[in-house]
This record gives sequence, structure tokens and C-alpha cells, in this order.
Amino acid sequence: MNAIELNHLTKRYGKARGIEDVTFQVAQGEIFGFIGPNGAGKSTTIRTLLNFLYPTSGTAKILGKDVVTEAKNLRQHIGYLPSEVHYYDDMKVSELFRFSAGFYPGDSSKHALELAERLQLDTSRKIEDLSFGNKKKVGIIQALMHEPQILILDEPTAGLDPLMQSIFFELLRELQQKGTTIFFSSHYLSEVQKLCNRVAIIKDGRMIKIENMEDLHAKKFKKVHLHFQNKWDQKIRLEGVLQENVTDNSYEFIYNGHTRNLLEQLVNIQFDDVTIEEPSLEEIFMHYYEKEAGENDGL
Ligand SMILES: Nc1ncnc2c1ncn2[C@@H]1O[C@H](COP(=O)(O)OP(=O)(O)OP(=O)(O)O)[C@@H](O)[C@H]1O
Repeated sequence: MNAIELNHLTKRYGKARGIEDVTFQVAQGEIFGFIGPNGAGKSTTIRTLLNFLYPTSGTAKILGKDVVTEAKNLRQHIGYLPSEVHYYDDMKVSELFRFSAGFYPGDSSKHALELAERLQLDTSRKIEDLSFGNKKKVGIIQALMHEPQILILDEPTAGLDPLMQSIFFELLRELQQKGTTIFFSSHYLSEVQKLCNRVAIIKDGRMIKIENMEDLHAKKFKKVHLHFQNKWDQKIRLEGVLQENVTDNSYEFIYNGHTRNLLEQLVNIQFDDVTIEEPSLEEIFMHYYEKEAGENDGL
């Protein structure tokens, strides 16, 4: 059984696009990243999964249960961090945790205090006095405190400083070891790279790619920089170029294909110098952000 499963899920806001025909599965115990530019549909997908929005068509299941008809049963198995957190400001953090613990069986407030210590959050303070990043920690702890099987986190690291991000990622890795499934959205490909087993890319409401991190690292891509004394002849077309940047005396591109094929093409070019290196995930994915969905099938 998949932990999360979306089948042709569509959500429209009246006539406006939300998400269209989104289908993918997340396995149990997987860390799954969900990335895309502003307005792509990440929050709409997440909010539909959590039954805050009613799907226009299609279905979604979490732990085999339909997210609409079995929403109530699912609630205690899911930890959710919204992209923006709002609280009753005059409560103390510890009071909020005690209050939240009341919604779950057992005493999860003790676990909340342990998490607060780990994330260096002072629980004696009033919520209104906390900085943005510290409020985010409150949200993270609320999502984690009842030790749910599924974590759905909407841009969890926005506002966390680098040290906190790394403590938070360590925590997520530990949870994965215990079998927790983690689904999180992000704008930051570099953090997806650090943490995820797979990543889905969404743009203009549609899924455009799901990639396995290991495959991305399997040397399918090269970043090539050619340097010329004279100008690059722009009429020359190379196979396998995903994204290019031409300056007066250089030609830089991301190549997707067999390295041998790249080298065979390069021997015919009169360059003065060449560097070939591994591109970052950002560089590989950037063309998806820039081009229309479906236009490029390089990955
Ligand atoms: N309440 C709403 N009413 C109408 N349209 C909406 C509403 N909420 C979202 N949308 C539209 O749905 C689309 C997807 O938005 P969504 O917030 O899901 O994107 P996102 O990927 O989470 O973006 P961001 O990274 O900026 O948070 C956008 O075109 C947005 O304008």
C-alpha cells in the first residue's frame, strides 16, 4: 500500500486553475519533495490532500483511505505544517502544546517539549513575542508532536536559519528511519537534493516530472563550458543541449546524454578551452521553470 496516492486529482477555483490531473504515489517511509515556482499548485495539492479543499475531480488516498470520505479517521495519522502559521497570540508556547495535545490520544505534550529543546525553542514565551523563525518551529513541533505516520509539510524551512534547518533535517531523517513518510514542498532544490528520495516537479498546475534522486546523480548530466578566442558560431547545433548561455567568447550549456556522444560532438569544434563538470540540481531543473510543461523531454 502506498502512503499517499493521487489519481487524476483536479482542483479548480471557479474557472481559475488550481491543479489539473495530478497523479503520483508516495511509498511508505519515503521522503518525497514537491517543487515548483510560485503559483504552481503546491499548496492547492497539499490542501486538497488534507481535505481543506474539495477536489473538482479525481481522487486521493492516504494510507489507503480516501481523503474526502475518511478525512476524520486520517487526521490523527497526519502531521501538517501549513506554509503560513497563525496562532492565538496571547498563549504561551507550552500552553499551546498542552492544548494541541488534547486532540490526540496519549500525552504528546511531553514529546512536544522534547522537540522544543532539540529545536532550541523557549516554551515559556508568549507566541506574540516570537520571531517568524521561532513561530515556524512552533508549527513544526505541532506537526510532529503526536508522532504521525505521515508528515505533510508546506515549505517547512522558510524562515529557519541554516543551523536550525540542519537540526530539522536530522530530525526528519530520524523519523524516516522509524518509518514515517514525509511529503514536503519547497522552492529550494538544494534542500530537496539533501533530503529526498524522489522529487516531483509541478508547474502551471500540472505535474511535469517525477525523478529519483539516485538517477539524477547517475551522471546523466554535464555542465560544459567552451571558451573561444573568437566568437562562438551560433549556427552550430549540438545534440542533447538542455539549456545554453552564449557570451562573446564562451558557450556554456547543460548536456543530457551519453558522455561519449558529447565528446564526439566536441572534437569537431574549434574551442580554445573546455571544462566539463557535474551540474547542480538547480542547473538541471532550471529549464523546467523556464520552459512550458511537456516542451522538453530531456530528463
Ligand atoms: N483561494 C483561491 N482562489 C482562487 N485561486 C486560487 C486560490 N488559491 C490558489 N489559487 C490559484 O491556484 C494556483 C496554484 O496556487 P498555489 O497556492 O497552490 O501555488 P503554490 O505552488 O503553492 O505557490 P507558492 O509557491 O507561491 O506558494 C495559482 O494560480 C493561484 O492563483
